[in-house]
Amino acid sequence: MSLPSHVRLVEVGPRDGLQNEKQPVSVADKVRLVDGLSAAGLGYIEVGSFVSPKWVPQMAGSAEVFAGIEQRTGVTYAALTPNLKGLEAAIEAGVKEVAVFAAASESFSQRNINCSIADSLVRFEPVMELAQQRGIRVRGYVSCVLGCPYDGDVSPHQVAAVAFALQAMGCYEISLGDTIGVGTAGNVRQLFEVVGRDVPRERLAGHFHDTYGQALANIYASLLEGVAVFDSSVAGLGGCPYAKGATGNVASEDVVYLLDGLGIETGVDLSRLIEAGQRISRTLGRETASRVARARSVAQ
Ligand SMILES: CC(C)(COP(=O)([O-])OP(=O)([O-])OC[C@H]1O[C@@H](n2cnc3c(N)ncnc32)[C@H](O)[C@@H]1OP(=O)([O-])[O-])[C@@H](O)C(=O)NCCC(=O)NCCSC(=O)C[C@@](C)(O)CC(=O)[O-]
Repeated sequence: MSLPSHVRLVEVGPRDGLQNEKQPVSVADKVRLVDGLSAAGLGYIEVGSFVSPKWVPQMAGSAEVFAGIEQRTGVTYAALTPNLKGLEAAIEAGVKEVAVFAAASESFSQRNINCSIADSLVRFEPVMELAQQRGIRVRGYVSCVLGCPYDGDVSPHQVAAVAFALQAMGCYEISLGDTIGVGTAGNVRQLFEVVGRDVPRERLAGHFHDTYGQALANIYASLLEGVAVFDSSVAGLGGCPYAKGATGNVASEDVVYLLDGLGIETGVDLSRLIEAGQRISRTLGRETASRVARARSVAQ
């Protein structure tokens, strides 16, 4: 299969990245991050989550972040909404696109959203209904697609069943999350081959954490499978509060560098993206996890 000429990047740093921070991050710093990312040319930014603050305290100020950001034309600013209460809060904050999140493993579903996979799908039904009434597009996530921190191996057929259910209830795109970053190029190709029989590949996205250093190889493997949407996190921020030891998503800077090298268009200005990543890394008081950003700062 030939590679796509264009890839859509879904920047999840402000949400997936910052949700896992131990130290508090101010609304002003989050706003600066989101605005820096849109200025770098990212067309889709996951800004925050409307989840229980008892479960994920770092996302508590998401409405204020939405109120503070500069909303550029052509950029999608999205939020996670696990239930109707979350969607109502997102609507109140003026959010135009949301995501629901399910898992392919039962234990992760329980730990992350306090219900079984089947119950989570039932919970999403009123979310989909209200979103449709309000003209809000809904993206779907499936976590633990290549392994679960509690249950171990996960079958691609189980992933396909959950992805198909999300598509059937109206999610326009399904992002397959390697939450703990254990996948390798071989099982990533097999995953998309199996899931692709039930959900068209143009409706699938890859979401790779980089715990085992395989994320870029996994993106390349996904490109070979015809996938052209990838989630990534500036400076490689993050982890998952319910997946101990998992590192952040693949760094957006490293993905852009890979895609630039392949001649695949993303619309992102790498230098400005590196600046946004360096700024948030300084705010958090640590070095960026992007290898490209580190190499560029040494070269300068
Ligand atoms: C889903 C629930 C709410 C169920 O949590 P629950 O405790 O079962 O919910 P409940 O309906 O029984 O309500 C309990 C309390 O939470 C409140 N509540 C209920 N809903 C909301 C809401 N939307 N916003 C704010 N508050 C809410 C509700 O009002 C009540 O408050 P109380 O009466 O006790 O004061 C909880 O488990 C939760 O918030 N989980 C979120 C977990 C999360 O955000 N995880 C990280 C994102 S997923 C991820 O990172 C993976 C991904 C997407 O990146 C892909 C990958 O890498 O795999």
